[in-house]
Amino acid sequence: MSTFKPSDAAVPVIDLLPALAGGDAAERVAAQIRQACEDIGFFYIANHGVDAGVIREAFAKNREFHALPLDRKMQVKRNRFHRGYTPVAGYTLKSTSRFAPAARPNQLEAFTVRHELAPDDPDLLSGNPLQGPNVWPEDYPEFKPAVQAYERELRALGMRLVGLMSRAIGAGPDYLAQFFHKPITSLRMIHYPPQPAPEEGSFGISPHTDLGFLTILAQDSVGGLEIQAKDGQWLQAPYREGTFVINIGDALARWTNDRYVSTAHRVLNRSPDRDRYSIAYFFDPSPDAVIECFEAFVDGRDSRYPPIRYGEYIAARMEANYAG
Ligand SMILES: O=C(O)CCC(=O)C(=O)O
Ligand SMILES: [Fe+2]
Repeated sequence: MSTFKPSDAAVPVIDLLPALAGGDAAERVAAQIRQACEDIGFFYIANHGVDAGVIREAFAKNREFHALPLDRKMQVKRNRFHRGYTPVAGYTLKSTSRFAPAARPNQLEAFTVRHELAPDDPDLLSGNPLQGPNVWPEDYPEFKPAVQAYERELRALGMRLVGLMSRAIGAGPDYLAQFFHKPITSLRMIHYPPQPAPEEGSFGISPHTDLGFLTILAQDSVGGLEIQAKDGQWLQAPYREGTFVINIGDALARWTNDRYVSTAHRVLNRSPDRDRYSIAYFFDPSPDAVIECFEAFVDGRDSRYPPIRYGEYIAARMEANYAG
């Protein structure tokens, strides 16, 4: 049963339930996704099929993990493969496609888990900085299974969205799957302490665009996510029960020759006393996927971007964003 009415808000709510039937019903859902990707680059999904208990449990673990003493969290501090714990103010965004380096470090702490590869996987041995082992808190054994259960569900949802995105670009349901047989993923369990009186230029996360294909975000009811409309205005993307927020990243914008927009966003937890928790899942193509503007989006115009392998693209973008 769909519990969501069509929304006339700037960020639409798209009900995925009809897509399960496939065929024309799925095409109609894909058309809504296409519209949202062209207009604002953000949408909510409802009836997404992810078990509510798994989401609740992941949020409980997010809260518990960040409540551990700092020295315990620092035992799993981020390794050179961008996995593990980053403390509050642990990094400042350096460069994104659109913004000058941020004035102040992000007022968030996060624990990151990425896709795992078999020890003999050639991609693991390739030296790509995103391929490597995860780290887990050893003295907090309940954490790992809850995070992994959430990740499994989100990975399945990511693949469903790849099918719908494939229809949205007019290529039929299966076309994009070939680029996702070994998706590069990143799951970030984020905690934003309250900033009721932020210093000028201080954010939970500074304005940025995401780098990859799709981001699937679960947020709590504290709020504070803002997105930048095409006219430059910042709009709230409030919590909506039972939904995820989806946004497209720079790689999908590039793939569509910038027809789909990779929209800037930021977070500021203005609450006087409530901590904000969110879980962001970045679902991106395989390292060997060649990102070359889709025919249909070149459409007689010049393609703005040369083809690039996703693994190389993302490593270079990560380097530029987080260097220093
Ligand atoms: O926590 C949020 O609401 C957004 C996080 C985000 O934009 C990111 O991690 O890229
Ligand atoms: Fe983001």
